[in-house]
Parts: sequence; structure tokens; C-alpha cells
Amino acid sequence: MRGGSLSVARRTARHALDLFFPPVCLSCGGETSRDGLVCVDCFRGLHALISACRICALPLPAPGFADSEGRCGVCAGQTFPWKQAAAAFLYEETARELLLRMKYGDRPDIARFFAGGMMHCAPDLIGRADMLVPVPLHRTRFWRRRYNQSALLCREIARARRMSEKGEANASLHVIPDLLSRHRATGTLATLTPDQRQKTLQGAFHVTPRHRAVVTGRAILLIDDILTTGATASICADLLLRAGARRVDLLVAARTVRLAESFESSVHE
Ligand SMILES: O=P(O)(O)OC[C@H]1O[C@H](OP(=O)(O)OP(=O)(O)O)[C@H](O)[C@@H]1O
Repeated sequence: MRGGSLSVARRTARHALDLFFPPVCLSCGGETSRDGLVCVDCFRGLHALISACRICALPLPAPGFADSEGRCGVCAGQTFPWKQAAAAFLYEETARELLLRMKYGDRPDIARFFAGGMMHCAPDLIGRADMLVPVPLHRTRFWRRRYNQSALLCREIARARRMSEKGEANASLHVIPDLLSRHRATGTLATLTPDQRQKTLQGAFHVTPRHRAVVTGRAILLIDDILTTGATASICADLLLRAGARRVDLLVAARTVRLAESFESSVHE
């Protein structure tokens, strides 16, 4: 009875708030039904990755185009530092707009939206992870941006999991935001070719010495906002394996299709 009247009070308060501060679309600022969502038009511009290669996370024309382990023709027979990868959306239209806002538009709140998509697309990867580790920013970029968008994605995924599995013993998922660190500042990769990305990133990351011990034998889910050539994720995953991780998987908010043809060479060089 008491719980019922409380939830009626909460609903009434929410309606009252909505009257004064109507919920707006995260992407275009237009009208939407609830806070933290996108409007119908922007929703149409979201391309969820339903069927994708389990290594490069690029879309497959149909599930039958993958081998028995879910790999596309390019990735089959190759070795990669991560065991499995997944992306929630294609880096196009609405997802691109939202990611740019989240990173460069001082909108850390958008991380919750992407975390929802990432949870939905990769419950298996999240379920088997001992810990979530974000791709780190160099401290100068962190000071400028004030947050690491990939660390926010980790935090939101862990939070959503805690809420959805309340009471279950294994519900807590560790997030170690500074397990990896970027000790050399690298410019933004956006304008670089795959080769340049690879060269720029060499030696830029390391496993933070005080966290080394927790890596041994663990299943680590590496989290980033965007996967393009795979250069960043490859270097990070490799470092984690060398530090003793049992396996590393990769989960990103969005997958770029442009430059994808260079993915394999970038990961292997
Ligand atoms: O798959 P890759 O080819 O490695 O590209 C993906 C990386 O590129 C971006 O990093 P960047 O260093 O450019 O970050 P910024 O947007 O904060 O400058 C992005 O945040 C990923 O970490």
C-alpha cells in the first residue's frame, strides 16, 4: 500500500516536472517521450549492428556469411589480440552525431544511452567479463574534456547491470578506469591513415604498474567509443594479454565502416 502510494507520488512528480521541463531528444533537442532517449526521426537514423563478424564487428550481409565461430571471411584464419568484439551501432547518422556530442560537446550524459545499446548487443561479453577496462585518454586531453568517454561507458554499463541483477551474487562488475594509461599524448586519429594510426600509437600506452597484479588470469572486457582500424584496441588488448590476462574481449559503442578495408593490416602490423 505504502509502496503503491509512493510510486503514484513519483509518477505525479515526474508529470509535473515534464510540464515545466519537457524531455528532449539527446541528438536534435526536439520533443521526445522520455529523458535520455532520441526522437522518432533520430531513432530512424540509428543503425544497430544486428548481425556482425565476431572479430572485426563489421556488419555481415546475413548470419550465414560467417564461419562456425562467427567470423567473416577476412577475419577467419587470422589471429587477433581479442577473442571477440562487438559494436552496438554503426558510426553513422544519429550514432555519429551523438558520439561527437558526447566527446566534444560536453555531454557526458549521453554515455548512458550508448551503454544501454552496448548491454543489449553483447550480453555474453559482459556476462563473462571479470572487469571492464576503458581505453584511456592522455591526461592533457582528460583535463580539457574533463572526462574519459570510454570510462563513462564502463561506469554506465556496470551501473545498469547492478540495477538489472539486484540481489544476484555476481551482479557487480569491476571497473578499473586507470588500469591502462596513455603516457604519451597522441593527436586525434580522425585524419590519419591506418599506417599513421599504428605508428602514432606505438608505445603510447602501458598497464599501470599498481594494477598489474589484478590482471593475471582475468577475463577483461576492453571498452572504447569507436572502432575504426582497430589500431588502438589492438595495442591495448595486446598489453593486457602480455600482463597476464586470460582473455580480452572488445566492446565499442559504434563501428566505423570507412577505413574498414585496412582493418586487418592495422591489427597485425
Ligand atoms: O580503431 P582506431 O583506428 O584505433 O580508431 C579508434 C580510436 O579513435 C578515436 O581515438 P582518438 O585518439 O582519435 O580520440 P579523440 O577523438 O579523443 O581525439 C576513438 O576514440 C578510438 O579510441
